[in-house]
Amino acid sequence: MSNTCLEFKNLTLGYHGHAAIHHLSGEVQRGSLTAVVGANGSGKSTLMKGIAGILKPISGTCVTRYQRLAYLSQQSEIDRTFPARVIDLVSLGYWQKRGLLGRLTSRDRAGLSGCLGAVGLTGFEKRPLDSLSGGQMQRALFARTMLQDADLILLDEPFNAVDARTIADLMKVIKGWVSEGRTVLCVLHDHALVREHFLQTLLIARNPVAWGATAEVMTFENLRRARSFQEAWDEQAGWCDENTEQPGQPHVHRDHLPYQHKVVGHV
Ligand SMILES: Nc1ncnc2c1ncn2[C@@H]1O[C@H](COP(=O)(O)OP(=O)(O)OP(=O)(O)O)[C@@H](O)[C@H]1O
Repeated sequence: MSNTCLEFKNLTLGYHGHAAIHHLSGEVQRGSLTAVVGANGSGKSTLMKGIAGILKPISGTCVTRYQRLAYLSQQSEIDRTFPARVIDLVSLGYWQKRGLLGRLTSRDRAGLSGCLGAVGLTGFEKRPLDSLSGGQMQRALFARTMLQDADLILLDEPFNAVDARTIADLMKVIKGWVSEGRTVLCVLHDHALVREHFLQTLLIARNPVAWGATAEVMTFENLRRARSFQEAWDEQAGWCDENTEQPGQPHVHRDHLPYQHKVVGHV
């Protein structure tokens, strides 16, 4: 069986004819832990949505080889005013297994309690979601993700507005997933956290700037390049039209060259 979980082939994703991720090629290995880093608007969430299949490619492909996917979007995209309790949110993790109206077995309930315990939310089962702090809500979302038992896990800025203790606890959960052989991609802004915990990093500024071992990617020069790509981007510029190109000939932009990522290490 191939050890590749995700394969991008000259992938372009975007909205209304504008590319938000451009010319991404490379592979993500099973059981790897990758940080996705870039400035605001550099295309990180767009990439997560493309991998999750929410956004279809404008061109190129994203080949996915996983059984089950768990996608934790940014908290800002989650409606917390919905009248639900922690237990209702977390048990949605069984959705793929039981369906929306399926009854939970006693084993499911034990699994649910175990996951709440693992994220430090024992006793929070009946708390309404709108009464939770940001960190508690994130813990509940991690418990739901745990129940999904996914082999590919996408986390979009899971540590926004979350304190150091919660980050440390949730990092342990992430590392546990990786030690179980699951593949994790995590969008992050905190470079220190990336350097400390993530062996692999993809640095993007709409087009990929660097991808590989974190120590080689998060260099001063690459971060400077990422900033200048981002600053040079013209929001009004149309995205390149693949149809005008010669087959097999990569096109050239004024601000970037197609980037080919080849080597991705293992965790
Ligand atoms: N639904 C949408 N319709 C149109 N443009 C969008 C849409 N979603 C995102 N964009 C644009 O795509 C670009 C990339 O956005 P994206 O959310 O992927 O960036 P990001 O790197 O995740 O940013 P942040 O760090 O701020 O979350 C931005 O210019 C954004 O305005």
